[in-house]
Amino acid sequence: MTSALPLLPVYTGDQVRAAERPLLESGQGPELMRGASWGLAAAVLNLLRERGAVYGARVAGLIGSGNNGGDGLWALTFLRRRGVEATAVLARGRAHQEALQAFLQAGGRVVDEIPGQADVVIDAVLGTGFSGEFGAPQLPEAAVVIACDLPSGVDADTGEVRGSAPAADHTVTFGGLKLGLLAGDGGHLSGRLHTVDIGLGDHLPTPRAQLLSPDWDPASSWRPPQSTDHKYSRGTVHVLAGSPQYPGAAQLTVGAALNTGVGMVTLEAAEEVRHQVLAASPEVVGVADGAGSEDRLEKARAVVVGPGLGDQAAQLEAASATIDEAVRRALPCVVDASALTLVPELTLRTEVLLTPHVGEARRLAQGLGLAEADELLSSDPVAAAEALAEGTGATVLLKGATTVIASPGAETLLHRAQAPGLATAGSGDVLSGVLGAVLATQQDRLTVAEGAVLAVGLHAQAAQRVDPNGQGRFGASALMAGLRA
Ligand SMILES: NC(=O)C1=CN([C@@H]2O[C@H](COP(=O)(O)OP(=O)(O)OC[C@H]3O[C@@H](n4cnc5c(N)ncnc54)[C@H](O)[C@@H]3O)[C@@H](O)[C@H]2O)[C@@H](O)CC1
Ligand SMILES: Nc1ncnc2c1ncn2[C@@H]1O[C@H](COP(=O)(O)OP(=O)(O)O)[C@@H](O)[C@H]1O
Repeated sequence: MTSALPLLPVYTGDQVRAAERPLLESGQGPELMRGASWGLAAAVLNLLRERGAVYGARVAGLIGSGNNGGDGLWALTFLRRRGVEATAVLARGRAHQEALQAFLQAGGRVVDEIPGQADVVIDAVLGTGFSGEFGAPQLPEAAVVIACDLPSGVDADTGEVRGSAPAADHTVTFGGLKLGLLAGDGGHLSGRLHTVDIGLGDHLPTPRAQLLSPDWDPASSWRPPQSTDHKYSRGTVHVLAGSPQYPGAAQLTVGAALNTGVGMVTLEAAEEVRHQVLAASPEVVGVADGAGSEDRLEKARAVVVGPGLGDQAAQLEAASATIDEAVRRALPCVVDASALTLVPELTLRTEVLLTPHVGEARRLAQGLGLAEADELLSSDPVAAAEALAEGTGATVLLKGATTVIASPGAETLLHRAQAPGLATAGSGDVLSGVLGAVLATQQDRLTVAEGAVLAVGLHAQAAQRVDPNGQGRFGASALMAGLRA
C-alpha cells in the first residue's frame, strides 16, 4: 500500500542480516564493510567539522571482536588518514584482523582505556551479532558518543537492553533503520539516527514496520479546508470527556481539536464541565451527558471518549454507550484514559483507536487475559501493541517517546518524538483532541492508523514550537496553543 505520508522502512536486525547473507556468500563482505565504515567515518568527519578542526581531533573506538568492531576500526583508519588522532580499545582483546592491520598501518594506536580527553567515542563493540548480556563501560562525559550500527547491548530486533548499553548521541546504522533503534530502551539510547545505504537494495524484505519520517513537516500533510466546505463537510468531532473531578481534561481535548482545525466540536459532559469549557471556548456545542439519544453522533465524523472521565459508573456507562454507537456507525473513535477499562466488555473494530500509555496497556492486557502481551510490554513494545490490536480487533496507539500504532492485518507505524517535555500531565488529553480532529477531517485520504501517526506528529511538532530548545518548560495548555501554526 502506498501512503499519503512519508514513511521510512524499519527492519529487524535479523532481516538486515538475512539481506546481507547472499552478498557475503558471493564474496562481497569487504565491500559491505567498506561502505558501512566509510559512512561511519563520514558522519564523524561532519561532526568534527561542526565542532572545529578535523586535524588533531581525538577519536577513540571501543572495538569488539566481530564485524561491528571491524567497521569501527576501518572508520578509525579513514579518520586517521585525515589527520585524526585515533585510538582503539580492543574490548575482547582481539579484533577483525584485516581492519586492525590497516588501523595500525595508518598510525592508529591500541590503548588499554578510552582516553579521558577523547572528543568523540565510537561504540563498536556489538552490533546485530549481540547475544547474551553486555556490561557497558563508563565513557568520558564530555565526549560525543557515536554508535556503530546500534548501541552495544541493545537487541536490534526489539530495542531491549540486556545488561547495560552506552547512550549514544548519534547512531550510524547500516543497510536500513533497525527497530531496536526506535523501540523500547534502544529508542532512548540511540540518539540521532543516520542510515548508510550499503547496497542491500532488493535483498531487503517487507519491512517490519514504518516510521514517519523525522525530516518531514507534519503540518504539510494536513489537508486544509476547501472553499466548497461547510462546517459539517469539514468534519465534526464529538467529545465525551471531563468530569467534576477532572474538568480540565475536557478543556484540553476540546481546545486541541479546535486548534488542530475542525468544522465543529460537540462536548458531552456534566453541566459544570460544559459550563467551564464553554466559558473558554464558546464555539463548542454542549450535549448533556448520559443523554443516551442515538442521534448525538449523527453529525459526527469522529468521536473521542475518555479523557478525564474518572471512574464514576454513570460516566463510564455513557462512555460505553457512545463507543458502541460509534462502532455501529463505523466512525473513527478514540478511546483514552479510564474509558480503556471498558474495552474487555466491548466489541470493537479497526476504526476504534485505543490510546494507552504503558501502564494502561498493561492493565488492558491483564483485563483481556493477554498474558503474552503483558510480558512483551517490557521486552518488545511493538509486538505488545500488535498483540493488543489482534486481541481487541481495534487499532492500538501505544504512547511513549516512540509511539507505536498497530492495526490488525496492517503495517505497524511508528513515530519517534524528540520532545521529552511531552511527558507532562494533560499532554495525552491534548493528543486525544488532535486525534479527533485529524480523524474527522482527513479520513477521506488517510486510514485510521495513518491519521493517528499524523496526529502524533502534529502533537510533537506543537511541543517543538513552544519549546524549541527542549527545556521542558511548558504545560499542556501551552501545548494546546502550540498546535496553531
Ligand atoms: N559482514 C559484513 O561484512 C558486514 C557487517 N556489518 C557489521 O557487522 C555487525 C554484525 O557483525 P557480527 O555478525 O560479526 O556481529 P557483532 O560484531 O555484532 O558481534 C559478534 C561478536 O561479538 C561476540 N559477542 C556476541 N555477544 C556478545 C556478548 N554479549 N558479550 C561479548 N561478546 C559477544 C560474538 O562472539 C562475536 O565475536 C553489524 O552490526 C554491522 O556493524 C555491516 O558492516 C554490514 C556488512
Ligand atoms: N519521554 C517522552 N518523549 C516524548 N514523548 C513522550 C514522552 N513521554 C510521554 N510522551 C508523550 O506524551 C503524551 C503523554 O500522554 P499521557 O501519558 O496519556 O498523559 P496524560 O494522561 O497526563 O495526559 C503521549 O503522547 C506520549 O507519547
